[in-house]
Amino acid sequence: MLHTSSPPIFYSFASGAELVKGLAEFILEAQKEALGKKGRFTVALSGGSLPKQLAGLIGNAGVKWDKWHVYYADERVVPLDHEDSNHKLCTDVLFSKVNIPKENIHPIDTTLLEDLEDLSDSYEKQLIDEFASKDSARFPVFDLILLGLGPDGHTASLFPGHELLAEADRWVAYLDDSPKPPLKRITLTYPVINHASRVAFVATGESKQDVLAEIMDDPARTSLPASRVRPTSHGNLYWFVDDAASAKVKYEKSLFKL
Ligand SMILES: O=C(O)[C@H](O)[C@@H](O)[C@H](O)[C@H](O)COP(=O)(O)O
Repeated sequence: MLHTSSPPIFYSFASGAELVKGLAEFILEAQKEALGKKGRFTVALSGGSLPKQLAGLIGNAGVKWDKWHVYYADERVVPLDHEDSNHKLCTDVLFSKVNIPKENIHPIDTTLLEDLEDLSDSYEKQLIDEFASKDSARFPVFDLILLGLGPDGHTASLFPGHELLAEADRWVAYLDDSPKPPLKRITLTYPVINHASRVAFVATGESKQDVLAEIMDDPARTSLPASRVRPTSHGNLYWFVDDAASAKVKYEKSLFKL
């Protein structure tokens, strides 16, 4: 199929504080568009440093937390109070500081930690409950998916060379051989990520320089997992990075304005 998505929009910020502010404004714009269309805002979050980059939403009166429906782009298969849990991380740095109804946050079902297939099926079922009755599309259409970038080019729990990169059917998949601990994880698949209305990567720091330059400047040759995030024609891809991460990138930087 001919791929007709728009080119990625690449924002590089001089400081972490500017990035946090710009990202919050961008998220508010995505929220506004989603609420205007359907009165709810569906978001998938990642772990790593990403939840901290959402600090600009805390205390921000524009955020309609009661309209947010939050899922995880990937999750480690651990109890929700475990140090490795992305849900715990997001709760500690964000949800505990804002007025989001608990039922609007969708963690994994920890009664199923021993059976990865049941666990990922049950997460997929949560997505079906959220999306299937509203969208006739084959895949859910998140309003916004926020992703991190590993120094190895992984994103969500889609790792270089892993068989899950070829998953074309399932919405949620599991792995028990993650190259980065912990071994057991579930992840949204490419078809889901690429059907979102907006996908935004957030990447900061020097350790991302080489991988970011490869993804942005050599898209035809790279096969890194993050480079395979290419929203379909109705979606857009954004990069929010700092100047330390983008130092080697030649791709055109957009001026941040909404
Ligand atoms: O599940 C994981 O092992 C991490 O959460 C990982 O996927 C992380 O999100 C990226 O490596 C980006 O990390 P930083 O945002 O901290 O650079």
